[in-house]
Amino acid sequence: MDIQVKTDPEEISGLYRELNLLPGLSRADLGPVITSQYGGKYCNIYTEWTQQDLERNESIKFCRQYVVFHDDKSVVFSGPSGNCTEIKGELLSKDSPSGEMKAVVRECSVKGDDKQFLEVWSKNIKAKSIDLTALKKHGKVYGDDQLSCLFSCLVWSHSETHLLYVAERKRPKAQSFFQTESPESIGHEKEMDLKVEPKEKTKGEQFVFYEDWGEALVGKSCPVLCVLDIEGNNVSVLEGVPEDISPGQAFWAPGDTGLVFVGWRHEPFRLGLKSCPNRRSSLFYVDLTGGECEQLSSGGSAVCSPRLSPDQCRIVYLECGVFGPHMQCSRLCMYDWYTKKRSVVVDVVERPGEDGFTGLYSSQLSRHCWSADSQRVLVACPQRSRKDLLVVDVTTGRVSSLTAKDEHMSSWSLLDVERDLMVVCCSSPSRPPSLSVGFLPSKDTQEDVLWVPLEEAQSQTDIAWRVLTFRPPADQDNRQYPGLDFEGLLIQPKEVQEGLKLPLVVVPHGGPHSVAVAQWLLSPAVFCRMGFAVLLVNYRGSIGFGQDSILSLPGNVGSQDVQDVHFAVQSVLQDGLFDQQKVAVSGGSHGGFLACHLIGQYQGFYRACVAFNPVTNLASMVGSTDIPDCPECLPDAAVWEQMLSKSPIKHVTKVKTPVLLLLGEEDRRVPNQQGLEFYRALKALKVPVRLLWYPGNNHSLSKVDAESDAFMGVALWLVQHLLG
Ligand SMILES: CC(=O)N[C@@H](C)C(=O)N[C@@H](C)C(=O)O
Repeated sequence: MDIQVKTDPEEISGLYRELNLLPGLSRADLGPVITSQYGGKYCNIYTEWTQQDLERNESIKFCRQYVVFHDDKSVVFSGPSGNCTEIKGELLSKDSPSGEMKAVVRECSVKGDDKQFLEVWSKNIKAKSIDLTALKKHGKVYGDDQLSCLFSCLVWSHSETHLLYVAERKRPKAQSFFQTESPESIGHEKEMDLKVEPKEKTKGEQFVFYEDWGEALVGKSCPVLCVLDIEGNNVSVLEGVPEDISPGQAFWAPGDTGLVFVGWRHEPFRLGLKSCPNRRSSLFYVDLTGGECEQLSSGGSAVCSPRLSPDQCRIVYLECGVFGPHMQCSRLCMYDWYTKKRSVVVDVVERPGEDGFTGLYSSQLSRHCWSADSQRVLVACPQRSRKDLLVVDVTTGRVSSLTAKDEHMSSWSLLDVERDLMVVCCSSPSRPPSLSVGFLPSKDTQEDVLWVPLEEAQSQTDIAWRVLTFRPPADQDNRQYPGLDFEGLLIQPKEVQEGLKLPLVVVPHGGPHSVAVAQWLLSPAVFCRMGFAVLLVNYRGSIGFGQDSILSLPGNVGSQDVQDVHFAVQSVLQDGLFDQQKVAVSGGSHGGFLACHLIGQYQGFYRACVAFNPVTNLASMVGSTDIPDCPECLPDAAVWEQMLSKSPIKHVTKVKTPVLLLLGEEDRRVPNQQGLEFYRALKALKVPVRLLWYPGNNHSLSKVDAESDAFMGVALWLVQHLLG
């Protein structure tokens, strides 16, 4: 019997449009507690959401406020306190700790010139608007994009008199040896108050190459810490940070005596930071009076997300190994501000034990993560194929879950916590993101959190999903790391006509040290509504399953991960619910590497293949990616031979499956030459291949027109080759 998959492009784009309307939550900030004249307590929650406006071809940001009445232990009443407002031009914004003021870094165009302003709002007045561009103290301010966890910040001092942010270092004006300066231009510069001293103009430096921090951080090369003295209207660029360090994630030390920050080392050269929290970095303190800089954490590791406790006595931060897998199991470490002692609160979990805790896998703690008593820390992170909200007792190191009993088996993120009131976002493959609040139970109780939703979750009742566990067959067990299992998420239409066998789209994730958690995922949801089943595979090497699983993969890419994905597919097909003749594979980056491998190693099994910015030849990629992680990166024929032998291009002559390639013109992570190399090989072999090329897009192919076009391109490719 033929299946009733939706094949009409208009109907498919209609489904995409419908589900694409569901916004994502990007931020929630709890305001201070206010006591009303009748003694009732309440606080405001400021939230920011993102949504794609397909008509305007723009990703938009809007805010909505909520109010929560409570008695310090439970929520009495909560709800929205107004409608949504679109936010435009705000690069960063932050309320002061007392809630009295708000700081905004705004980008706008003045008489055709792009400018950045630092604004301070007080009550209903814009009290300051400082033209940072005109001041010329530094380059562009680092913004709060998806990579905010890396460098950027906008932080009020405890005294609320100063603001801290990160910007690109001002570069000296470069000049050619052959450029003669006319007296008029010198006069003009003076007039424009450019304040460029002759000695600042360096000759012969015009075309010097500046390393940057790679994919999605293009042009971000030398960040500097900047401080605005609000009263004095004075911006200063902080001295004292070592020259060979890029500072970020900064905050004010207790008593505002100095700044604490993460510093990433430049030597021997900068490597891409996005998705790579394993870059050598340490925690530093720079004293604001003497300018002295002190290293607080060990020198041989990678750290991130330092967070000061409410009693201002301790800092927790995440730490992991340098080099090796890009994402690993982290340690939760603590630095005591007064004794200057460092300790490990939660160590790396090699193999999960009886309690089910699989370790911490996070490159970003929530901005606030401490309990009010400064005794516990909240961490949201993958635990196998779910993102769980964990609470860690910093004295005992004991870890427990606040969300393990969730009947929907959703994935949870912590957006803010203040005086034990938590704001969380939860979602699952059948529930789009929704916002809830709840109080963290006190330390010695076993009580469960009572979560109160702030918005009704719009469940997609026609989508069913489950987590499957796979145990590799004996001949595919890893000798060094034996007995590891892995998982998959199977998402499918809830109602299936009797006797109907669904087509199956297999999706291995990228990374490879990443994970597909049971959260809201737009494309699988639309595919499901179209009538496809989708299998997301967390092969061995995925994060969330223990450090051993991660370590089992390096050296075995192209075999262990490929076999795991294929084994998962065969196991799922055994149930007889899916059509064996209608199986497709789709993946991006390392997921694209796996897709291209699978069609070569299992000739003809997969009837359609989709690869977004795939890695196709490790040997040719090593010289062009922003993450050439091999220690010295010097030519070595034996290493290149190994890389080639583990690459999909090695198997390309066996490929019969039609391939759709989607490439970003500006991808620094997996340069598009990788996809082009595969494309040309397939063309030469006369295998059907189509290439979609997205100018202005990097590795994530996330510009609105690219993402929507890519979705339609993939959907129609699957329809053509699975159902045609
Ligand atoms: C570390 C990293 O970025 N690796 C790429 C090859 C990759 O697979 N990226 C994943 C995370 C992606 O989905 O982009």
